[in-house]
Amino acid sequence: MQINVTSEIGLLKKLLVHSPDSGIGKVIPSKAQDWLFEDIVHLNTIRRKEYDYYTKLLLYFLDPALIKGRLKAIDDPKNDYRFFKPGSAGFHHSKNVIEIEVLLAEILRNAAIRQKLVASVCAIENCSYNTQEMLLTQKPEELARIFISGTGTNLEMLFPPVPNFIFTRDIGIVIKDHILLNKPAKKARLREALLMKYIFFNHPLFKDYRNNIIELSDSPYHFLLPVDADQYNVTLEGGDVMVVSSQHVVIGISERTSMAAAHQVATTLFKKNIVSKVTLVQIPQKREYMHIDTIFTQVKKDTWVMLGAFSKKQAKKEMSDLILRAIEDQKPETAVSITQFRKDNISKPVRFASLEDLLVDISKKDLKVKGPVRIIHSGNDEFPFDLREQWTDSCNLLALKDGVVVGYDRNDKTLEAFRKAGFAIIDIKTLLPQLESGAVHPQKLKDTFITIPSAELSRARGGFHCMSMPLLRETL
Ligand SMILES: NC(=[NH2+])NCCC[C@H](N)C(=O)O
Repeated sequence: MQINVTSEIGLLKKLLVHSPDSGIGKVIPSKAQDWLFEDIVHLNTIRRKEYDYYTKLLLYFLDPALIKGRLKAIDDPKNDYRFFKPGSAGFHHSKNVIEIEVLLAEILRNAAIRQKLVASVCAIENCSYNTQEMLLTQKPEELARIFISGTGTNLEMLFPPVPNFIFTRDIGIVIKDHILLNKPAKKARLREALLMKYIFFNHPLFKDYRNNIIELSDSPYHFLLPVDADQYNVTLEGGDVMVVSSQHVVIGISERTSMAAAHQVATTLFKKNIVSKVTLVQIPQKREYMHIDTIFTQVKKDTWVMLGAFSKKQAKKEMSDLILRAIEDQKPETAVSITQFRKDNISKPVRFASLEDLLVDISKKDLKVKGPVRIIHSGNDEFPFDLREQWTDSCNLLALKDGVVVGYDRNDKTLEAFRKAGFAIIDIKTLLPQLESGAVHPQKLKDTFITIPSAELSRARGGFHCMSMPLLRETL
């Protein structure tokens, strides 16, 4: 299998996903925040009425042979939605829309890996010796299910679920033909990173890339640092890493990704000659902007979506008051600091005054866009819709190809802004029958925003950019 990602928007060919598992249905109110969910969600709705649409859309684009002509049977309740259930015989088993749970079960067939993983999971989850022994007797598929859902064979809760596993973006990231492993900042995501590490190092799919795995190390004497010494701790999550061109990686420094980690990644990327340009984007450490991909993503070579608060303040018409404008520019909640390094001239970094300047620069310099670069704003840049819609992931879009993105249906004003910018908005329920009948061909779609229902998904605080770990995109 080939892995290669050199842009955010090249035709998507392979990705890793994880569909909502039963663990999501076990989150209780008092734990929701610790487990990084904003609320408890209804499992059946998040699956059948939301996430399954995403799976179907991905398959029509990336693996049509598995779905085209079969939609009716797949959707027939008589078939118990087995097509979407990783452990079941009727599962789609796509080689392009790859389910992590399946890969996990596959590596667990090996006894040595099974032992190591059981011991490691039990260590981080504080399991009793008896539980550990019991886990060792489980079949690979069942063990994979238990590792992810936290629930044992008799429905007993053995350890917490990992409800954020659907956000595969954050647990590893492909940079060209390299894999960068993550070091989660939040305890709730530790098990995810552990499982992913074992998959990348052991699954035959990645065997040609074993020497291309980048693991971050803790800073020396990290164990002597006070627990809140954030800037020295090495933590990194994939939502903060964007491969914007074959030579340029953007790294966020955020609530989740530390300065020390960003520094380590930049150094490694230069040392291994992977890219020649790295930009560090430091954003405020706030829950609402946990990763940089919550405030901007790329839509097309010449089009981006972003939260207006991080945009060029000077351009805002309501800022004609000079004093107000100056104050606005200094606001700590939207202050960004952007530093760009070139491998051949590290001592002379370039600074950007605003995020918008950086995005325009990427489009023009890295992607050779000749005409104007369009920035579409969350909530059409109207207060308070800009903030409300950013919270529900208006800026977190996944590009299936240059100009065709998928996002939530609930961000009305953002959708209006896309419409004004010349994009067609089509909801998945309208699109699916057209894809099925052949009236619409995925490769022919242009400048389109595909919407998917999101009432439950958005409570988990991530969009489709977070719900994807691209492994292969066509080179632009
Ligand atoms: N790349 C992203 N923006 N991921 C969003 C992750 C959301 C998840 N609930 C968390 O807080 O970790």
